[in-house]
Amino acid sequence: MSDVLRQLSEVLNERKTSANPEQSYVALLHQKGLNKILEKVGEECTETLLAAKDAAVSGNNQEVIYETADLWFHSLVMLSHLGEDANAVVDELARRFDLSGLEEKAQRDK
Ligand SMILES: N=c1c2ncn([C@@H]3O[C@H](COP(=O)(O)OP(=O)(O)OP(=O)(O)O)[C@@H](O)[C@H]3O)c2ncn1[C@@H]1O[C@H](COP(=O)(O)O)[C@@H](O)[C@H]1O
Repeated sequence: MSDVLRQLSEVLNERKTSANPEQSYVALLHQKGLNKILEKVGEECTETLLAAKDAAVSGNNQEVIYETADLWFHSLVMLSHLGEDANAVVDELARRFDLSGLEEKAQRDK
């Protein structure tokens, strides 16, 4: 896992277990609960899609990178709320190495 994801996962875990919601955005999200976190994930997903459409027209990817970071961040908060972290997702992606997406789909459709 990248150092950034590892460090962020550690911070998110610390914020979930011991931070003050008045001083931490992540702790506040956990306090508000899963529905609020999922609302943010959905919101950031939509903002990412719209930024991608804009980037395709303007040729400027800065906004879509910014929105994707928001989406990844809120997805990691969601995983943390459920007791998982980025490591589980990285492990799943690693498991898929050398497995063609088309082959995997064909196996699924059998
Ligand atoms: N990477 C992030 C990160 N990315 C985005 N955000 C926050 O996510 C929110 C995004 O919400 P929106 O774009 O919808 O903006 P908004 O209008 O403020 O939100 P709403 O009022 O609409 O709910 C903003 O408040 C951003 O600051 C983040 N907040 C925290 N982190 C990381 O998490 C760590 C812990 O943060 P705290 O818990 O706040 O200390 C930080 O040190 C960072 O490393």
